[in-house]
Amino acid sequence: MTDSIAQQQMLYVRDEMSDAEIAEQADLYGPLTDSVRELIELALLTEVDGPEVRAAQEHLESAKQILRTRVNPGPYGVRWGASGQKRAWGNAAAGLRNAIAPPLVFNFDADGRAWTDFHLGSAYEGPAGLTHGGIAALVLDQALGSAAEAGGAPGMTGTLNLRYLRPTPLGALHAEARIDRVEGIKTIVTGQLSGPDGVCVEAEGIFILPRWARGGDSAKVSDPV
Ligand SMILES: CCCCCCCCCCCCCC(=O)SCCNC(=O)CCNC(=O)[C@H](O)C(C)(C)COP(=O)(O)OP(=O)(O)OC[C@H]1O[C@@H](n2cnc3c(N)ncnc32)[C@H](O)[C@@H]1OP(=O)(O)O
Repeated sequence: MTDSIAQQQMLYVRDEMSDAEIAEQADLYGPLTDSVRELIELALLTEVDGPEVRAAQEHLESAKQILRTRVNPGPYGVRWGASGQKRAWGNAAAGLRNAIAPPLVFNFDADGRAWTDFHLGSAYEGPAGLTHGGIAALVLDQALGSAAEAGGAPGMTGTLNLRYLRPTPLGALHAEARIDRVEGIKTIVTGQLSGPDGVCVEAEGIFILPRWARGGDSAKVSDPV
């Protein structure tokens, strides 16, 4: 096993936090993430003048000073509480504590389906007024990976094929994914990203349980390490 894989595995942690403690943390840090996300959009779109920009920036410096008094060296990793509740709060596509993540809240079912209704603002723009293609890929990668995990056949993205059928607007969007089939350690998942006028991007992915996570009969592994 290489050092980098060993280090990666150490970021999968069972920390025995109770569900109540997890809810308390979500209530504390979730709104902070939402504020920072809103700040990103405001920094992009504000048209106030120089003195106001400088005053706002000074406030931000004070906020950063408070937050930096105690900091996890990072990355956040993936953590499980005492009841098995998972927190991938650093995830760049859907982490509750990651303000660069689009505001995605997934629904799952155990048949291997994941779906989310969400809103993308101006911070996710690619072509003028449209969603960036890389953001569409990010959302679909997460949706497909989450469906594989929900169906008890998790894996790392091995291959992700995308077909951009029509431009994806900003605003109200829907992403969904479902397991098509499981072939041993490989889970084949399909999905779509849709806007008000229909499907914008279709995806098919192969998710592979990595070598380091395989036990005896890896096809039966239902939980990431
Ligand atoms: C528990 C794991 C994590 C769970 C995370 C849940 C998160 C939820 C949501 C997260 C969502 C976001 C998720 C993310 O962002 S995941 C981040 C993005 N993905 C990566 O970084 C993956 C990097 N690659 C690897 O780690 C390895 O190459 C993998 C794990 C993919 C395979 O390396 P491994 O050493 O294990 O493979 P093997 O050589 O024993 O081959 C085994 C079989 O697989 C076939 N094959 C190999 N490579 C590919 C390929 N690229 N496409 C298609 N097929 C491939 C191969 O032919 C063979 O098939 P067969 O000959 O037996 O038929």
